[in-house]
Amino acid sequence: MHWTPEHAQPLNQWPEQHLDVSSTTPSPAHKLELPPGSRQRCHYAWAHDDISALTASNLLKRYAEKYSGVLDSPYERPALGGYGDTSFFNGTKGDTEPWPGPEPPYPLASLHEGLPGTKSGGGGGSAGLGGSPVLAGNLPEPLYAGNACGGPSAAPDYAAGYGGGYLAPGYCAQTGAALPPPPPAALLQPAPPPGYGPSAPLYNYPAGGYAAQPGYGALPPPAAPPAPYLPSGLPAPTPLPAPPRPAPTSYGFQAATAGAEAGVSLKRKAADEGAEGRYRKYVYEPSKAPAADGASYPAADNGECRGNGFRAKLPGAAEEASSKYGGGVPLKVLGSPVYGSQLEPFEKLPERAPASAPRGSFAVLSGEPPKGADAGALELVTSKMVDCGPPVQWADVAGQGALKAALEEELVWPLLRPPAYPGSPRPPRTVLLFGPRGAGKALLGRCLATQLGATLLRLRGASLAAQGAAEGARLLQAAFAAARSRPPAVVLICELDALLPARDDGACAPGALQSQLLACLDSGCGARADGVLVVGTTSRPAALDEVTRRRFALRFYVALPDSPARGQILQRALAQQGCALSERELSALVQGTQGFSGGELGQLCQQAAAGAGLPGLQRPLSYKDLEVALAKVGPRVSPKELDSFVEWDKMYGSGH
Ligand SMILES: Nc1ncnc2c1ncn2[C@@H]1O[C@H](COP(=O)(O)OP(=O)(O)OP(=O)(O)O)[C@@H](O)[C@H]1O
Ligand SMILES: [Mg+2]
Repeated sequence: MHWTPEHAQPLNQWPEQHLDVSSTTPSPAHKLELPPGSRQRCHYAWAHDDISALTASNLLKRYAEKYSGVLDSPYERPALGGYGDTSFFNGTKGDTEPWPGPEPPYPLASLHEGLPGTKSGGGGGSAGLGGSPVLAGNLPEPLYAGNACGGPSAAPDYAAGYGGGYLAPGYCAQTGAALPPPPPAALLQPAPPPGYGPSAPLYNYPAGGYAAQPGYGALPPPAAPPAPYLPSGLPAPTPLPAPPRPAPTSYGFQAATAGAEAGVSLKRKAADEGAEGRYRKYVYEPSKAPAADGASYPAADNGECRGNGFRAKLPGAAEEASSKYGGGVPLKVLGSPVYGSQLEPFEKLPERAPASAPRGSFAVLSGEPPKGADAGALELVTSKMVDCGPPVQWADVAGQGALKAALEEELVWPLLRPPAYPGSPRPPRTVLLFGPRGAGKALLGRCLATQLGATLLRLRGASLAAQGAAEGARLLQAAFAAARSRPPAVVLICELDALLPARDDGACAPGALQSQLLACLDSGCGARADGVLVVGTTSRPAALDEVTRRRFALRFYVALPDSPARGQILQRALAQQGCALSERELSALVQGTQGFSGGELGQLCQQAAAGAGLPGLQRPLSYKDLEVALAKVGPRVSPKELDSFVEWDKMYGSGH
């Protein structure tokens, strides 16, 4: 087969055709092609599309070099196992096991070797910038004059507009006979605009430079074209007017594409939460007051953009809370309600305020009486299971920075944000938090409810199991029915493993409770139940069978608090007791409580107070009291168990 320019052109232009480096906003199609490892982050391509001019030029250079190298070097196929988890579009995530089978590298020889007349050796091929069809056009002519062929290549025969840069030097070994005669230059190069000389290139720059592109505001305008580009004696073309910048209207996808700059600033605003910076909110802070409406927590941000059935905070709720419980109020120990019905501040499910903004599918479901649920069980659920505890902000959870960021990015944002385009993947609606007892799993579940502005229904696996399978299943069903009828709602199921039949008994068939749980997960988080998020927690993840495990689209490890987090938890708990340790004492205590969970740290402080006879004794707790308590309260989880959590996380966790 003889080589013709028709063959060469597609090969050489391939990078240009397949790598649109001029656009930094991926199309929906591109988003879907992202490797599954990027998971839900593919929803946020818009949040990363603002790149600086330097980054853009570096990218351009990098890809130009990379794709020009494709022509010379054998293609190394990325290992499939290199990709992360399988996708969990539509709310279900596959297993994380790597794909079986070896990965034979593709033994592709250099493309040049397969072409007749290929010249091997130094200077041949398209390696380096000279071979890059993207950059070649920017290189000075002399670079091409003496190429590997040692003589004038075919390129100079073609018009400058056809571009020697599009022909790799390796191809010029074709004999003249094999090549068709080059088309006349007039056909390849469009006629220059009137008044422009024959030496003018294809691209003419406006005298004033291009108007600043939206999204690249910091870039200086391109330098005025050099003299040869403008024929002397001609008036310079009128500079292009700057495109109108749309006023910021929403955080929507459209804003990001239509007016990049407006979109970018809004995106930043959404991510940074004003001037404080995005991660400011993860700093441990005093707990806040309950929301005005009791059952539903105020959402964490002011965004009005709500989709997927979750809503913004009620107007004024946060303001009221912060003004009422501002700086002067003493710190209060934030804790999950103690398990046991007698201590939990249960209240009847209050009437929810009507949604001020349209909520998509929520609007249809909201207020509908639950169907198919037992009236008595519903009464029980609404009176016993609705958690009316104080709202929990990200800052109320000490440490766990990476986990909090992952929860926010992969769960909260997708749920709050309307779908980017019709047919967008559904955000996950099930998350499993696993880790040692007292590590803060339930606390994080409550925090999620706060962030989503959702009603929190809190169930405890062990309590349901204690009611008997039939009664437990009835309650479970009623809880999900209540959640569906009062969206947005978070169903927090603690001690999830208690709902499953004990594996030690050799049971492999799901019990009545587990069957009900699976059915509820399917109906409660299915395609028609948009406003319900299920948070399962367990300290025995290995007890979950595969069927149950797979129902949870996200699985996050909640580790024990590290030293700084322990210090924060201790400080807050001790402040509640009126105890202020010196820095040295606190750091000694932090060292002495290695392996303690947040719950155990709370117990330690309570034990110290009890040992000192407080609160009857009117003196603050001292370091000595804490030392005495340390002899009685210790970490319950063993290093071996911690290892098993890490192992399980590696196998089935979503990572963060
Ligand atoms: N990171 C943390 N920051 C602040 N408080 C914490 C943290 N972790 C745990 N706590 C406190 O420890 C106590 C126990 O937390 P929580 O009930 O969330 O633990 P858990 O992981 O759900 O435990 P279990 O497995 O026993 O259900 C709560 O009072 C909680 O506020
Ligand atoms: Mg818990």
